Amino acid sequence: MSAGLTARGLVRRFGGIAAVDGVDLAVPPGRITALVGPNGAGKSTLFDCLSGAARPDTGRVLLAGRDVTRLPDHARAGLGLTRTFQQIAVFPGLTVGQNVRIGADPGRRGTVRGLLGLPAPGRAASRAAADRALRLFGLEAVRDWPADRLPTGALRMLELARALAAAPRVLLLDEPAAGLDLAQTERLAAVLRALAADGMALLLVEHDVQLVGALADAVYVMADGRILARGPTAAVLADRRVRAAWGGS
Ligand SMILES: Nc1ncnc2c1ncn2[C@@H]1O[C@H](COP(=O)(O)OP(=O)(O)OP(=O)(O)O)[C@@H](O)[C@H]1O
Repeated sequence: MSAGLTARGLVRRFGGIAAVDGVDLAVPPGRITALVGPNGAGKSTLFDCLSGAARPDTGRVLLAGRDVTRLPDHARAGLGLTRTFQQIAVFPGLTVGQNVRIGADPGRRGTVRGLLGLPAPGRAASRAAADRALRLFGLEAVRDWPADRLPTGALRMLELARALAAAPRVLLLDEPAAGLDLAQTERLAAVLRALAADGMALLLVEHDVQLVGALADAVYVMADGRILARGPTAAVLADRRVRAAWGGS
């Protein structure tokens, strides 16, 4: 049984277009894996298939060796899979702290655990997870602010903190550095490295080639729905063909 997240032969079509066209991918624990490629390559659609927001037409998604292909996103979340989105969405009437607590809320995560007979994490554990996430992303000073008053970079940090508060085993990050300044990007990189060192499986879609080079252990390059290249980061990024297809900044 393989830990982390695995995709086998995923296909997702929109009309005549195969946005994801036979993708095999492994997101192992303790590693940072990057998914790169030009606009329209199919990265977000692949993320949707992995997270459960979309069903693949064919292929399978395995979470810690278990077939979750037919489980919806909230059920996969209950099994330890969390994702963030390119478009940041916060609950506007709530504070920063309340938004992060929602990520840690056992009520939102308990359903599948309950079905499987696993104990739901207690409120105290959830609060501790939320506090830790706020601290990691430097949001303690603004925890009582209305979330919708945060500037873009801090909003992105909030979304990451909320994802982390769910204590996922697998974390999918869709352009996590978009809108971050240099200091925030460095903070993000340090947190992601620490999470991987702690055993989490991380997959990120990222356009910033320098960040991918500094952060990722392995890279998948996607174009026209297919995986064009894969392998250790240095080898993949050194491939001129890859850089040309990627168009990364
Ligand atoms: N809901 C949809 N209906 C029809 N076509 C779609 C839909 N979602 C995506 N597509 C098409 O699928 C292809 C892949 O899109 P996708 O958004 O997954 O790419 P991407 O690599 O994430 O791009 P970007 O980097 O711009 O976010 C594109 O041709 C897109 O137009």
